[in-house]
Amino acid sequence: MWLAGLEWPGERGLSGHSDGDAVAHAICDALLAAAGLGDIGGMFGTADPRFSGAHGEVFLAETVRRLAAAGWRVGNVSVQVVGNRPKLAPRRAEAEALLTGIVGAPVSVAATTTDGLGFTGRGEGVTAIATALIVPASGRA
Ligand SMILES: Nc1ccn([C@@H]2O[C@H](COP(=O)(O)O)[C@@H](O)[C@H]2O)c(=O)n1
Ligand SMILES: C[C@@]1(CO)OP(=O)(O)OP(=O)(O)OC[C@H]1O
Repeated sequence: MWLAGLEWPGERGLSGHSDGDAVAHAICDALLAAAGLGDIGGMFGTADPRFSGAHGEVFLAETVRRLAAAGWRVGNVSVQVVGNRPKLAPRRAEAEALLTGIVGAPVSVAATTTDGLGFTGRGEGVTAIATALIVPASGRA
């Protein structure tokens, strides 16, 4: 499994055209939507073989670049993982440091189980929900 930019040995990977990193993808969606630039599915389509198996940092770095080209910079990002596994807390600092480095602004990572409820509670998948603050880059009208 790849999640939050990290590999999780022994965890069943999430399905996807890319590496399935739902945390990285949620951050991209939050940033792109905040800037009015659409979403990750519209920007990096599954029809493009360059993104087959691609890691989250590929999408994050290009998303930040697209925001900058549109006159935005990232203030900070918060992302919440909903699911039983993997247990994020032991690697929270590692994930935050990695994502912060890629995004170029503070990224915080929270996690919660659903106390056994729903598809995440049954261990069938993971949900990631991100919120992003973006600010006009200097010189932007
Ligand atoms: N995948 C997860 C889910 C939760 N945690 C941490 O466990 C603590 C308790 O979670 P609740 O379900 O009671 O919200 C919490 O501090 C989470 O950070 C985790 O590490 N990984
Ligand atoms: C990342 C992309 C492209 O490889 O594919 P997936 O890995 O399937 O991820 P998802 O968030 O479902 O959709 C966005 C796609 O553009």
